[in-house]
Amino acid sequence: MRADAILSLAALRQLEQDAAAQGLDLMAQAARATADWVGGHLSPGARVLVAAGPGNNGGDALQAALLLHRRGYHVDLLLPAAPATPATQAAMQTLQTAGLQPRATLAEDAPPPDLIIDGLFGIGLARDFAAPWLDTIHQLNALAIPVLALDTPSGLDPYRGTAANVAIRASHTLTFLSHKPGLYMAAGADLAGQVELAPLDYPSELCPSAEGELNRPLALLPVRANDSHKGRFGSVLVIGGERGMLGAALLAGRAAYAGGAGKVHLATLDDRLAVDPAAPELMIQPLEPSSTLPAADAVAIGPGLGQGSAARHWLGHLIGTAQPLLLDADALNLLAGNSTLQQALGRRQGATVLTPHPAEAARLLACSTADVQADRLAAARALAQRLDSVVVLKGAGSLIVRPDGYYRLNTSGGPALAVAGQGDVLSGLVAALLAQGLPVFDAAALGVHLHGLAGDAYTRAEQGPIGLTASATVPLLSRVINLTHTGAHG
Ligand SMILES: NC(=O)C1=CN([C@@H]2O[C@H](COP(=O)(O)OP(=O)(O)OC[C@H]3O[C@@H](n4cnc5c(N)ncnc54)[C@H](OP(=O)(O)O)[C@@H]3O)[C@@H](O)[C@H]2O)[C@@H](O)CC1
Ligand SMILES: Nc1ncnc2c1ncn2[C@@H]1O[C@H](COP(=O)(O)OP(=O)(O)O)[C@@H](O)[C@H]1O
Ligand SMILES: [K+]
Repeated sequence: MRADAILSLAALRQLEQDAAAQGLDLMAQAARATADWVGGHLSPGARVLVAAGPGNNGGDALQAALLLHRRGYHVDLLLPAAPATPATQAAMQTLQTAGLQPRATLAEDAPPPDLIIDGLFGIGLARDFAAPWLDTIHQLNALAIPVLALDTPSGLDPYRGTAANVAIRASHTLTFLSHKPGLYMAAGADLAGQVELAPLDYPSELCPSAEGELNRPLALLPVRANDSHKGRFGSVLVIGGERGMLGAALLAGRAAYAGGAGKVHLATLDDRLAVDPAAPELMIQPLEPSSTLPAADAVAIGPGLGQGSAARHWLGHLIGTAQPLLLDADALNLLAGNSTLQQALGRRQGATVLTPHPAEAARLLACSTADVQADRLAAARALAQRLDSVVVLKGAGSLIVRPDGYYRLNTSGGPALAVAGQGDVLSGLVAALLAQGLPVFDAAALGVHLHGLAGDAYTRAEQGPIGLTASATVPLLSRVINLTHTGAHG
């Protein structure tokens, strides 16, 4: 299996069963990986508090506790409830034989540990917490000590990224067998800390097919020949820029140049700007009912578009063409209220990518933003299938989803990007990659990845995420593209 693959929960459960049927002890492997992780971070003699739950997540933790005890760590055991699975019960008996006695509650006078291992609950979490778990998790979080969560922070749904009524806040998560999307998105982006995968060993014929993968695209743009000219790199047309929202179209246009497009045209509903003084290479024309649109290899419609009748007209027109097309912002809002446009989009021949943020996705799905965030993958898949388009559901842990449901989960970027205009920048960048001939899923995935890298570059350079503007992101895009742009000669 590819290292970045994501197995569905059902596939993971099946793999667990098939491995058990072959006599493989995956729990012992998970425990060894845990003890090895601790060995890589703390020396023997360090104090480790191992918190174990009633199920197999607790089993992982208890077996790891035994290994750590044998390797010379000072292990304290917290076991708020009796072990419920045979593996967990067996592990507890062995620990007691080795002289380790568990406590049901945290001792107030206990010396503070160097590390907490959270083996309370994993993929079997089934409901909100009541006593004693509620208090235990609050108390563990209050210790403010580094936490290694096993498989997932207890209380976090590792597939949806939603938290129960309380959840462990981990500094690190060691997840088993396969990556899990909820560790990177929604609440998971803050609860899981640094995530590492322990893939564990099992025969390759047991490996189920992946439902998606982490979005870590290799360089996909060809290296540019010395004998290049602008016609090789495609032209982008951005449509938007209603009165008061011209900036959105300008940002998309500038980002399209930063993304490597050879030529960028803007057709704007506000006719008052003939030139962008900060980017005079943008070719700007007003959009009138009789306008002939400039030829383009990819079109982005939506940034600052508004929802008037002219906007609706041009959206309908473009959906009827076969050009690679990106719909963002008000193009998505217009689509949400218009089933004729939606049906036309479903029948479209050309490549289409939609880039909704959660509120725009909610309008398209006629549900609430909270509903979208409660199951981001299901929402993005429903849209991609219904509208036969690649969908980028933006926000922490952006999802790039194909109509058949396969997805990439983005892990770059962060709160530096949570500022007005970043969606416009992303639109222009993805349009530039489409115009350079990348297939639509690759263009969307690479654009999201690079946009995130630009945010990360800012956060590193400024030692924090505050203050990045959308326009200041544009030059960072060129830098990260040139850094990753090492593909074959084209
Ligand atoms: N997949 C694999 O191949 C591998 C899996 N491995 C490990 O196993 C983990 C999955 O183990 P698991 O299935 O036993 O589930 P787990 O997360 O321990 O919880 C279930 C227990 O919790 C209980 N319970 C649930 N919610 C509750 C609540 N709110 N409040 C209170 N109780 C609650 C539930 O009881 P019930 O709902 O029946 O009352 C049950 O007793 C997985 O994350 C990984 O760490 C590894 O060994 C490597 C191989
Ligand atoms: N916390 C975050 N982590 C990662 N990416 C983020 C975060 N917040 C915002 N972004 C990214 O920034 C962009 C914001 O887009 P959008 O909400 O459409 O902004 P606007 O409408 O102001 O242009 C998206 O690409 C989104 O994924
Ligand atoms: K856990």
